[in-house]
Amino acid sequence: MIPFSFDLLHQDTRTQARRGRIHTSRGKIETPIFMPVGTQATVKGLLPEALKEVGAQIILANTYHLFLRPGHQTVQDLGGLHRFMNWDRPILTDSGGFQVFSLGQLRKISEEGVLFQSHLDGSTHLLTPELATGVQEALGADIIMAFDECIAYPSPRDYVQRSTDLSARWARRCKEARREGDGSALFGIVQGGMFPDLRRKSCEDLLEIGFDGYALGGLSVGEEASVMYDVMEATLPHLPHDHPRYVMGVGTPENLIEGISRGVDMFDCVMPTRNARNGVLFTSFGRISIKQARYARDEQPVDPACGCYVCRNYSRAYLRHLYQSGEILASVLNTHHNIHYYLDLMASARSAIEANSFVEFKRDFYHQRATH
Ligand SMILES: Cc1cccc2c(=O)nc(N)[nH]c12
Ligand SMILES: [Zn+2]
Repeated sequence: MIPFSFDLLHQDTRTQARRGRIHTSRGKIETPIFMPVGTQATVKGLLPEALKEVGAQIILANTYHLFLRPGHQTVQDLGGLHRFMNWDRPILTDSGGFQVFSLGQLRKISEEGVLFQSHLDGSTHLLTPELATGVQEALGADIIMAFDECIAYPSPRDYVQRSTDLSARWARRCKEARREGDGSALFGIVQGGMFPDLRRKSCEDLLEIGFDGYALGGLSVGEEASVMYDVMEATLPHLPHDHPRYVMGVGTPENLIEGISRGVDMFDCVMPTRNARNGVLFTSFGRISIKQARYARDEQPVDPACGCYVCRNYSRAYLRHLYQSGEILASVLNTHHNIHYYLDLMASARSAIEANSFVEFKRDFYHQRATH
């Protein structure tokens, strides 16, 4: 069993961008990395083979959803999540807190945990740090997340302070609830809203407990991008350089480039998959909405600069036809291209950091968008 570890391979000399490598018992993860979201044990529309073809090194699954359906015990009894979904590379699971707030019928937050009603059948459940940890270990995830409250934005300072302190107590309970030697890693989640001093306090509290990696939570909750970047700048310097930094739920391609330049290693977001199903495709020159009439007879690929299977074999006209016709293949091909775009952007960023040319990479990234 290879224990979890992180190697900092190269620090850019002109920005905070860094090139790293995470070692897990199921394989290495080259950072900076984007993690496709596979909420219910599938990245919607993509076969595991397609995920590997586009370069996915790690995917996300979700405690809240899998706890409610099919149930973590069922998944464990069937050999765990990797066997269940035929994915033999690393999996990261979120702890469920965020999804209770965004999906479940929240009933009550207490020191003990969160009482909520299932969005599926209205059944009542109490999700605690201990249960959230146990569910993730039962699923067999390689990286598991502490149970936290993702604070809504905006929130009054005293609420942010009380909630952040509660999440720190919950984080300690998660670490204490850990099963010995199961080879997975536990990440703490920094809260603190948009208050730099509360963010710093949250970092200090989590560092005292000690985690394998540190996530920034409470972002991509409706704040302006400039506010998100300010919070990154106020928080990242207080996290150890020799541990991975993960910003949860972020973001657009621009957000990823800006996050990398501030020292972020890991990202996840439903943007490429959800937008694909709505016909919005990411390209090196910005986004295109494939349903627009202008593409009806356009025989070009989505992005002439993209080397993915979709761009090598299908025209915009065909993708527009599939979308307009409500065909299943529309979601499959659009998702394939969007995930390839995100992962290829990360691979290019990693190469630029290695070559100490991330500043030029970032400049070209924006230039391509401005001149199209
Ligand atoms: C998925 C996600 C997005 C955005 C924020 C958060 C957060 O604060 N905490 C958790 N556990 N997950 C989050
Ligand atoms: Zn493509």
